[in-house]
Amino acid sequence: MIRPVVSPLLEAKNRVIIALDFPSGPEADRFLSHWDGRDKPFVKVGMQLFYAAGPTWVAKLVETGYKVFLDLKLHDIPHTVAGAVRSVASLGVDLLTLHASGGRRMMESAREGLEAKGGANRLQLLAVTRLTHIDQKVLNDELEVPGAVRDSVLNLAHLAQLSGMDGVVCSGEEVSGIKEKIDRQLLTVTPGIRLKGQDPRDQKRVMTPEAAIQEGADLLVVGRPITQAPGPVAVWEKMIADIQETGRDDHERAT
Ligand SMILES: O=c1ccn([C@@H]2O[C@H](COP(=O)(O)O)[C@@H](O)[C@H]2O)c(=O)[nH]1
Repeated sequence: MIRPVVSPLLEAKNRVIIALDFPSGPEADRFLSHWDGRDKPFVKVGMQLFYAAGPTWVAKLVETGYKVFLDLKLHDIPHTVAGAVRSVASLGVDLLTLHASGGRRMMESAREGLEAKGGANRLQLLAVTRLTHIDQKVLNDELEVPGAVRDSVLNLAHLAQLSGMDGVVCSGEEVSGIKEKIDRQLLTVTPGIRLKGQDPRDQKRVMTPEAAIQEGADLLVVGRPITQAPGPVAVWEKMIADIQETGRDDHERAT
């Protein structure tokens, strides 16, 4: 059966999440002022900005109407992660990451921590599978994990699904496998996005926005291709227009 999923997160304008990798709150504010008078973009606050600007700055971003993905990549013992999730839930953000490699009990504790805050909380939990700078050689030779990157990502995504996560972070290369083999309803959030011909820099598993959407990615995370562009709003608008053109904006998923 094909069931349309109606979620504000999956409207075209929310499917490009801008990674605000800036060293301070004022620098992030200055960047966001490019959007004055326009729809607010969905933004991601990672470790660099969170450690510099703090939870109060993040809560202010939420209060002023931004959708916020807090990318803290939690990875600790279950009790500590559950406590961290409870603290984050108070900020009103939309998405939070933790590492799937923390294991099933850690992810289940995160879910329990969130439920202890009450069902009305809109926070969705995402498990990071294999970071997008990890390639085949690093996985096998440095991390000493045997097998293909894709299989490792699929295994971690399956563990995340069994542990009650709302979605996973993976590269565009693994999205279709996750949708086909694990669960179409699992939200796939995809960094490692580069425009055609752009230098991937430290990223290894990269894809263009169009290709990632065609693979079935729900949300794209884009940092430097937007934040370091001379005209960031124009790049963001073009990505959204391209997503609308693919015709997947209303996001029908087979169940
Ligand atoms: O596997 C992952 C998980 C998270 N990220 C984050 O996404 C952005 C990507 O930034 P770019 O400048 O577009 O490379 C960044 O904040 C990462 O921390 C990721 O890249 N890969």
